[in-house]
Amino acid sequence: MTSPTRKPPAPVVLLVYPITLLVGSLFSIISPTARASRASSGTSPSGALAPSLAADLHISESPVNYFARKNNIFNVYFVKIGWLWTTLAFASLLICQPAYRSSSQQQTRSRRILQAVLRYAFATSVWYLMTQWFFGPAIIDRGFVVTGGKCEQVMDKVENLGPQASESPSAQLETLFSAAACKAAGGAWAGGHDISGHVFMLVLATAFLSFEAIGVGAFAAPSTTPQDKGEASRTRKSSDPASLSVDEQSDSSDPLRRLCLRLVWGVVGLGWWMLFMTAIWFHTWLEKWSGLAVALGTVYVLYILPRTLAPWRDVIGVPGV
Ligand SMILES: CCCCCCCC/C=C\CCCCCCCC(=O)SCCNC(=O)CCNC(=O)[C@H](O)C(C)(C)COP(=O)(O)O
Ligand SMILES: Nc1ncnc2c1ncn2[C@@H]1O[C@H](COP(=O)(O)O)[C@@H](OP(=O)(O)O)[C@H]1O
Repeated sequence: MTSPTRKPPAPVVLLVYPITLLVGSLFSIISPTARASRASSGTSPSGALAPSLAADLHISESPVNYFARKNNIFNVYFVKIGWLWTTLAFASLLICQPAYRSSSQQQTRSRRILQAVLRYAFATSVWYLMTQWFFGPAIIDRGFVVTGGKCEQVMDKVENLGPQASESPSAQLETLFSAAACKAAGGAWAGGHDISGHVFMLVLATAFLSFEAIGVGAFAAPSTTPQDKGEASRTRKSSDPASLSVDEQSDSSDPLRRLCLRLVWGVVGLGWWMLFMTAIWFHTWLEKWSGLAVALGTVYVLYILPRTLAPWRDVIGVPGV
């Protein structure tokens, strides 16, 4: 098996996420604009430390800063369909990168592709269960209800309507237990711990794409040190004839490869920026940190744990190896 010429990223790179949240949250306290926004939305700075109505009340309609609006173009067309962008960027890696496209033996290539798809399926399943569906409302919504949250105005309505309500009981339950249905029914999703779906998804998506892109890039990178060059030429003389093509095919002048990498790093860059905006303009500290913790836990299982746990590594693989 051909091994990567560079090491995979050290876990310490993940510190970029808590640092982003910390800087964003501090900025939201220090900046006069952000403080004014909080004041006008009825949330005191101290409120930022405790579960509150923050996500619903925050400045969505008062455009103090463009990125503080929920309907800003990047939120609507990028974050709100963020997993679609993640899927496209990941697919482009599979299609364009030599590690998956043209290198090595057929068997090695098939294994790499299968394991990459498995990592994607794992990340997608966690995203899906956390934010979209968990045998009914998503885990984030269930967590919110369990911690005392409810759909406030709609609760009153349902209680008043009683048995003559036009909606089916299951539709009423959906309204009461899911954030999206609550907001669509004109209610306020308030009172519990509302893990930030934005923080969770943006951290998971950007870390997933970064580890995948750096992994396949490391595999394909031309050697730089004399020692590496010696290794590389030995590899070329090795018994794996197909590995000959790796460095040739990984030529950084390959326009398709560069285009795909630009898409991936574009999604990662914009994802990081939107994470920073969420850290400044939305949610309480605790809600941001819990979104971060769930995402980093998933990243740990996907990319850090396989480095020390061989049986798991055999199943899920390591990008580009
Ligand atoms: C033990 C049982 C296991 C069952 C496992 C089921 C797992 C199912 C796995 C996959 C399901 C198929 C999904 C495939 C998706 C592939 C293509 C796409 O990505 S289409 C999706 C496009 N939609 C999005 O990207 C939505 C992204 N947005 C969000 O998740 C949310 O808006 C938010 C979290 C960013 C914010 O939440 P909000 O409440 O503030 O809107
Ligand atoms: N960076 C960002 N830009 C715009 N809106 C954001 C945002 N981060 C969070 N929000 C909004 O804040 C609310 C809570 O987000 P979340 O729980 O996913 O972190 C959501 O409102 P809506 O649900 O009304 O769209 C979401 O759209």
